[in-house]
Amino acid sequence: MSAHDHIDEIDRVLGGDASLRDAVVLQSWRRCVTDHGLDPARPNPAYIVPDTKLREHREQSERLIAIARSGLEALFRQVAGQSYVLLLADAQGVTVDFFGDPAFERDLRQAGLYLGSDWSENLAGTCGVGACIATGEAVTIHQTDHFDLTHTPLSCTAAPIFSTTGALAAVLDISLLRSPQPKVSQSLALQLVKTSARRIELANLMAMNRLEWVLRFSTLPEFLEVDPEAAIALDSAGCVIGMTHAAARVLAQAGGTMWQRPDTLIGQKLQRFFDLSIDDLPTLTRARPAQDRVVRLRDGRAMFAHAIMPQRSATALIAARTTLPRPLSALSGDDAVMRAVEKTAARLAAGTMPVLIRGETGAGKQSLARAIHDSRPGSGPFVAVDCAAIDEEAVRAAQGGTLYLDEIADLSEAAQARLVRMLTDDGVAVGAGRQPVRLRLRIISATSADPEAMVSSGQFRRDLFFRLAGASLTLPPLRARQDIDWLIDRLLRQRAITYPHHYRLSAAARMELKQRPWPGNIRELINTLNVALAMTDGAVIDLEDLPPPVLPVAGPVAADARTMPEAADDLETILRICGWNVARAARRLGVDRTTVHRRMERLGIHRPGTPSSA
Ligand SMILES: Nc1ncnc2c1ncn2[C@@H]1O[C@H](COP(=O)(O)OP(=O)(O)OP(=O)(O)O)[C@@H](O)[C@H]1O
Repeated sequence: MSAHDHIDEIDRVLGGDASLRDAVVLQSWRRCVTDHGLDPARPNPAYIVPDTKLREHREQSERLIAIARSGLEALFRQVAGQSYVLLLADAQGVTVDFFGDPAFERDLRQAGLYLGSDWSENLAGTCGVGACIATGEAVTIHQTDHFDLTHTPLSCTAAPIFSTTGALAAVLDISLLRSPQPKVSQSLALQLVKTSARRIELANLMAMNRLEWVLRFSTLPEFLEVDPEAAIALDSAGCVIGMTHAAARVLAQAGGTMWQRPDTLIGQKLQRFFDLSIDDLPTLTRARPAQDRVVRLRDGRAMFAHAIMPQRSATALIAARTTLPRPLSALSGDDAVMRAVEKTAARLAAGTMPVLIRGETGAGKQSLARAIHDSRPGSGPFVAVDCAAIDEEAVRAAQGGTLYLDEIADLSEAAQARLVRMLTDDGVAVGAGRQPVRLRLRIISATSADPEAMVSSGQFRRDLFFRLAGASLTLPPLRARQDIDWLIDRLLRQRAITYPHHYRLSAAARMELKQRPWPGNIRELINTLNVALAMTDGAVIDLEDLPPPVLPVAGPVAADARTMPEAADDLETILRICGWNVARAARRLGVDRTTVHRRMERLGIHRPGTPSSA
């Protein structure tokens, strides 16, 4: 269709001629002329908002972007290789998230299929996003359905995403730069985009109501658990506190005409819509087969239901932990292994028995030692010594308190002998001619090595080992912890003090972090978050802000100097993971400490904060 024909058609239709186009298109054309004062003869190029404005829009939608991300990624995978572009626009029509083939970036930007493009109807004319915002319905605006000639090559299919209280929150759009002529070619795209929007709403409802009852529905029992059609959240009194858009429709229909506006559904009792009360929900959990969980709506229809219990509430979690001293209970979120470690540690904290803490590098051994020490009021000094450089002065400083021996596998033969002497009869003497002082202190030692094997091979003194390992605690590696979400959020909260925002992770970034092997454990997680905070533009840390994982999980590699990293970056990374502790890095690499020192010198690597000798 030529430009002239397009303008002519709009004029004729607005003049009252009949048209085969969808009613939604004709209504939008009318709004473009009468409400927005647009002229089809004057095309406008796609408008991309300035970066500062885009940042504002993204910040306002950050929670939704984070939740929508995984839905968008799944949808993008479904349409991979078919030249579709995905846009997430906010309720004002500004594109706040975008998935497209970078190979066509210039074309996409020019067409407005890009981050920051403004698709509000008053600017862009009839378009997928604009018509979806105006009607609250899913639409396809195909080729010459577009009002503005700039956009007539495009085919755009959009579906609305509603907040849990029924307000339009965003629009999910799937577009093509070039498409087959028949509009029906986009029916599958319309189904896909509606399904994705429904799933994003569901994910949002679930994320916002972890501590509440959620009731999910489906007309087919087979899909109830895997892909429910609708869901509502209920407070403990059985009142509706949130819903997906499909659920708003179900409730409105069940309750009759008086509930047509979704926001009026909020606060209503479950019984108004169902032959059901909050007390019946425990009978609708997974404990019974889906086909037996039939619920009846007030309008006579029946659906299958799945009730999800409130996750253990924060108060219940706190109550379960009040028996633990605060320094210990603060070490973990909801992880059963950590809880067991904390419980044993709490019992040990009261006495003075030596404790050996085992765990991978960065797993929190020193933090646990400190928490044991702090759990005993008036417990004197806490002195941490690096076993690679232990001296009498440090040991003496711990008198009356706790001596923390960091990495006992690093104790030289001479240091092991000295330590045995100190811990048996003589005590410790500092300075020539001084009388030895008998030690009154508690020893907590730590190792990431296998001390029993070192004892067997004669590298570690048996008598010393048994003096240090009175009791033993083993910390799980980060990759095995169930509370990594809690830990990430805690670390981000701690960083909110020094950074301008309260940072959040996008769903994709969080998923990525949860899948990493974390050979450097919590220390590596902290480093990763610090880099991500430095990289991110807004308050949401996204996948691309994360530095790549540093190393695969591995124990100490073969004692072969050829495994030493030859690149400065690699060695520096290992040193960073090991907290710039050369002995630890050497052990990780299976080489001698002097080899690491030599290689650092050759590659010009210096611990941050130490002056370079150059
Ligand atoms: N529960 C926790 N919450 C937040 N940060 C933690 C926690 N446990 C440890 N950390 C932090 O993780 C980092 C590593 O912890 P820590 O030094 O205790 O590990 P480690 O096992 O002693 O390490 P290494 O074996 O390398 O000496 C530190 O910055 C510490 O503050």
